[in-house]
Order: sequence, then structure tokens, then C-alpha cells
Amino acid sequence: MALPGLSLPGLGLYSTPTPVYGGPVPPPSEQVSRREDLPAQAEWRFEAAFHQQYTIRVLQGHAELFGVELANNQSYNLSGCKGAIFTWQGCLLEVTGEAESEYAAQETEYAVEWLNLHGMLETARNERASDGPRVLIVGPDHTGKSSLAQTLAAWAVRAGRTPTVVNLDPREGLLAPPSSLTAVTVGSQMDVENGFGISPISGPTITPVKTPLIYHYPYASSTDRPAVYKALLTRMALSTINKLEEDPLAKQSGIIIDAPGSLNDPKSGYDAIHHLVSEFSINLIITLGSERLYNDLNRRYAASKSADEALPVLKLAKPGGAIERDAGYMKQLRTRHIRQYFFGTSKESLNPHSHMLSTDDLAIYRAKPTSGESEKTSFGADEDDDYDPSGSSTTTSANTAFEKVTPSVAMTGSLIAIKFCPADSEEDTVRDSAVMGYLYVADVDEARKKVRFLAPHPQRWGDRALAWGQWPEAVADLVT
Ligand SMILES: Nc1ncnc2c1ncn2[C@@H]1O[C@H](COP(=O)(O)OP(=O)(O)OP(=O)(O)O)[C@@H](O)[C@H]1O
Repeated sequence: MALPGLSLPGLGLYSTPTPVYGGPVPPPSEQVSRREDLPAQAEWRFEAAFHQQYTIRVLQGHAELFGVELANNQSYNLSGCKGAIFTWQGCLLEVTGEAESEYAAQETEYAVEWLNLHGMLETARNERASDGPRVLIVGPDHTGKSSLAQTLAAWAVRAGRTPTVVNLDPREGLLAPPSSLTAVTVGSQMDVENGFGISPISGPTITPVKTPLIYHYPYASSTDRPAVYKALLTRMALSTINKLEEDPLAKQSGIIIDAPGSLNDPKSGYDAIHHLVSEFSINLIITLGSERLYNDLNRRYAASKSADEALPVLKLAKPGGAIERDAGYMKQLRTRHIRQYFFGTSKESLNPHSHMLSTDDLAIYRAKPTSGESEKTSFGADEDDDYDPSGSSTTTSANTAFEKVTPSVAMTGSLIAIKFCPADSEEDTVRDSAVMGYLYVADVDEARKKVRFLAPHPQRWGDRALAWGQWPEAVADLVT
């Protein structure tokens, strides 16, 4: 079944212009510009729709977006972004385009707390050069965890550090599409418009690629397959820590972990927090937006321990501007990330390549769907017993997440992870193996036994296992 309007180089058709944003945006000439004079320690909060151009230019003074400094007199297109331009000393902004919501806010005490935290981390980096801070950020959804992780990383980069940022939320990829759990050592400043951006992992880009370490968790929530999630955390911790051993500067700069809101639940999430703390040897926990979580973790890691053993747990206020993003917005964001993975951004476009393969030459492993509450077990003791990091034990239903399948039209529009492991690997090996890159299934012809993939790279991936899951959802109009 072909996707509607599919037209790609290599598919015998024509390529469409690089679609970076969700749809047509009105030309800037039709849009009204206005000026906003922000006093010191104020921020311009905005919620810009995907289909509307919304640009901001700093005319005077200094301003930053989640720690990344904006250059003066440069227009930044922030359509589809919800965030805040913050200024420490005051600034004059030029704002062009319509936003769903925008206002100047002066209740920004959170920023001072974040800066103090950054100062604390810098002190720790200077005092313990051989072992930098390992920070775990936890809290409910929409409390600013990702914003804090990005801001701390951006400030660290501005201070000449190379922090390693770990994203453990499969709903939002970091340098990779959704369903990715990523660790990346950040050596250069992030992009204002695209944050950490998106990287084709093994594909060509104009700017030097940040090389993320990626694991594939094709479920929306950590609680969908707790044992699998936990297994991947162990793998990530091992690989990340080993990598840092080879890079003293990165080791000194430390690790900043952005955990998903699903870990906030005592029943289904705390065990994963404890697992993370031990696997990554966390030495600082930051809680955002939840008194209960703070108290629970403080009791467990600090209050009940001796001074030598205590693991500090800090409580930070949720930024007033951090807002819930509805399901429709999140879906558009996922589609944008997937699109950017293959086509790049307006600044840095990519040319994806098509590959036609016979179904006989493919080893596709499907992540078993979760079929209801009975499978959504907690990270409890039973699951601990199931998990064998060596992968050598007899598998159980809780951690055997993959099964080999014959390619079918049901895959059309889906993302497929290319695993580093060989095609004939055991299912547990497929589950645990890191990701080399992603493919998009453009077309499956069951009768002719052919599959057309879109890939960021012209070369084939060789004899490797491919993993397919139902998360993120299929994107039907990636190629129009
Ligand atoms: N100070 C602020 N002003 C305006 N918007 C903000 C501010 N801080 C965060 N936001 C926005 O609020 C939304 C939620 O913030 P963020 O993603 O950092 O929270 P989170 O806790 O990581 O959420 P989730 O767990 O759902 O991923 C984001 O769109 C973010 O850009």
C-alpha cells in the first residue's frame, strides 16, 4: 500500500520541497511586528502554533531561551514552540506573528534557583575533577524537567563544559525520534529554534553530528513494559559511564538525566527511580513540582542516612510558565521530530534516500503491544526477579518484548529502528541492542514481497535486526 501522494527520489518520482514545519505559514510581510521592553529578570512567555510563523528578535540587551543565548538582531522562528525568552538584565524584543498566548511575566524566581543550582554543579565540577555531578531530575509531567535539563546543559556548555544529557522519556526524542532513550555529550551550544535538534545518527549533515547513544523503547510510557524499560536503563548506564571513562572532560562535566513524569508514581515509578540512582551512581536528585515526591525521596536517600551516605535531594519550584501540552500538540511535535529526522530543518536540510528490499532479506522484530492493565505491571520486586542483564536466563512474558514477524502493510508509515545486533539475534539481544539509525516504512507490497524504506543514509545497513513498535504512531503524510 503506497502512502498518499508519495513522491521521492529513488522511488521513480519527484522529491517535494523539504517540509520542515507542519504546514504553510503566512509570509512575514503580512504579519505585524511589535516591540516588547522586558525589565531585568522578566520573561516573554509564548505558545506559538505549528502553522503560524512566530519570530522573535533581540534588538537590545541580552536574552536566552532555556539557557541558550539569542544573538542580537537575528530573527528566530519559534513556530510550534511553547517557551519563554528570559532576560537577566532587561532587553528589547521585536515579536512578529500571532501566538496562541503571549505575555511578559515577572514571577521568575525559578530562574534564580536554577542559576544557583548551576553554580552548585560548577563548584562540584571544580572540586571533584575526576567525578563530576550526576544529576537526576524527577517530577510529574509538565513541571519543567526538560527545560531545566536543557538550561543546565546550555549554561554548562557556556562555562566550557561538555555535559552528558540523558533523556529517558520515550514520548519526546532528544536528537532522535520519539521511542528513543538517548544519552548525548553536548560539546557545542544548542540551536535556539530546535533545542538539541535532531540527528540522523549515521547520516550526513552540514554541521558536525552530535553522536548520541540511543536505545529503542517503542512504548509511550515507562510503565507499559517496566522490565524492558529497566533493562534499557541498565544498558544505557553501562554504556554512558564507560564512554565517560574515556573522556575526562565529559566525566568532570557530569550527567544530567531528564526522567519522564511516569516515574513520579510511588506504585509504578519509584522502583525505576531507585534503579536509576544505583545504575548511574546518581549524586544529586532534583525534584520539581511535587512535595510528596520530594519528601519520599528525601526520606529514602537523605534523612535516613548518615552524613557520609546521604544522597542530597533538592526541591525546586515549577516555573510559572511550564504548561501542559495537549495530546494534539504532542502528536504534531512527534510528527515534526520524525520529519526533521529524515528531512532536516529549514537551516539544515537533509536528503533522505529510498531503499527497496525483498521481505525475505529482512529480519523484523515487532515489539509486542501492551494489551491492557494486566500487562502494565509496576516496577516491582517480581519484575526485578525477571530481569537478567546478561540476557541468558529463560525469558518471561514480562521482558520478552520482541517477536520476529513477516513484513506487512500494517507497518506502513511506521518508524523502524536499525539495531546494531545481527539479523539472527535472540529476541533479548534485539531488545537490548543500541540503535544505529531509523528507517521510515514508505510502502509494503505484500504480493510482490517488497518493502520501500526511507533512510537518512544512502548505504544499506547490512545484516542487522530491525525493530518495529506501535509507538510512535504511524505518520501517513511524511512524504507528500
Ligand atoms: N518558564 C516557562 N515559560 C513558558 N513556558 C515554559 C516555561 N518553562 C517550561 N515551559 C514550557 O512548558 C512545557 C512543559 O515544560 P517541560 O517540557 O520542560 O516539562 P516536563 O516536566 O519535562 O514535561 P514532560 O514530563 O511532560 O515532558 C514546555 O512546552 C516548555 O517549553
